[in-house]
Amino acid sequence: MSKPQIHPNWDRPARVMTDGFSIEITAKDVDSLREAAPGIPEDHPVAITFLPGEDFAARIAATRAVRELGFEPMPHFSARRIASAQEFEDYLQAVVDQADVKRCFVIAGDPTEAEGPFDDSSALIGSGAFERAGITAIGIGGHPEGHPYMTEQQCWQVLHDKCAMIEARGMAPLIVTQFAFDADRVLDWVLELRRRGIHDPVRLGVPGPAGIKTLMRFAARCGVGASATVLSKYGISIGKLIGTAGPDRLVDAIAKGLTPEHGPVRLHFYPFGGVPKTVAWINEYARTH
Ligand SMILES: NC(=O)C1=CN([C@@H]2O[C@H](COP(=O)(O)OP(=O)(O)OC[C@H]3O[C@@H](n4cnc5c(N)ncnc54)[C@H](O)[C@@H]3O)[C@@H](O)[C@H]2O)C=CC1
Ligand SMILES: Nc1nc(=O)c2c([nH]1)NC[C@@H]1CN(c3ccc(C(=O)N[C@@H](CCC(=O)O)C(=O)O)cc3)CN21
Repeated sequence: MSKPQIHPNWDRPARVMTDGFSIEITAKDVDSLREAAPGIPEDHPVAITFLPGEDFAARIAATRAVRELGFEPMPHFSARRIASAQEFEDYLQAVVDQADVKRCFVIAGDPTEAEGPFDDSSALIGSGAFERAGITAIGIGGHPEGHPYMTEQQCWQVLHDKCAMIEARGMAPLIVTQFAFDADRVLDWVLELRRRGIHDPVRLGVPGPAGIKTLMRFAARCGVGASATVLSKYGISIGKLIGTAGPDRLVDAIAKGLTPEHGPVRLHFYPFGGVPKTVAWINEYARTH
């Protein structure tokens, strides 16, 4: 059985590190996605987050907009934030029916207790709902900086089990990592992943250009390392926390550090400073590299 396609360009080596990128939007970002759309090549994956305070109608509308603009929608499903099996399957069916969704991304989510019957990502995958709905690829989270509630060994085991489970259900696994500021940390993690026999495609999470205060706020909220040493590698000086910072050095370091041993790798952008700014940055990077 041939593996379902993850991305039209995935088999072709990237000419520049940003080639074949994906990006994510929140349900509130439809207008800014529309504004940025001319700068995003067709078919590129656009993920739609599953945040508290959004409603399903807004998430569905955003997913529909991604498809209508010519991109590949990838809605997120946050296991711990889903109230019931009915709610899960209704949302899944709606995005399949209305936006021809083929790929989904599953993540536990930050609540310390599940709001419904799904305690973790595996519970969503194991329900069988995705393949029944015709989904061909499932994204899962990778955590190069570890997890607050799991040992390193457990992290690898969980990742391995989720990939195996997705594949056993006839779908293609894709790993999307938490954003990070430290290229070495992330590249070492990918090598370890390969050493452990996981050869599925990986998208490395990269923050888009944003105000430094905004970046720090998201780092704190998401448990992402932002020590003075790491920030200085990224190009942020601890003595000067005003202004904005882009991922130029991070992406350069990833591009420079990647080897054939890292296997298939692309970037995934978290546009904390807005979708148009991130897309402009990506196009400028591609133009100058
Ligand atoms: N704040 C931080 O430092 C970080 C937090 N996380 C959180 O961990 C979650 C991991 O998601 P997946 O990779 O999809 O894991 P997963 O859904 O495959 O779950 C793996 C294991 O971790 C447990 N777990 C997951 N989220 C938890 C939470 N919020 N509190 C207590 N235990 C939890 C699950 O019950 C399960 O045993 C993310 O949704 C994120 O909320 C992950 C990395 C860093
Ligand atoms: N552990 C963890 N939890 C998350 O929720 C999470 C991650 N990691 N990693 C990155 C993604 C991206 N996420 C987000 C979350 C919020 C907005 C956002 O735009 N929120 C507000 C603005 C809040 C602010 O600026 O502080 C909004 O208007 O919705 C965007 C991406 C959440 N994500």
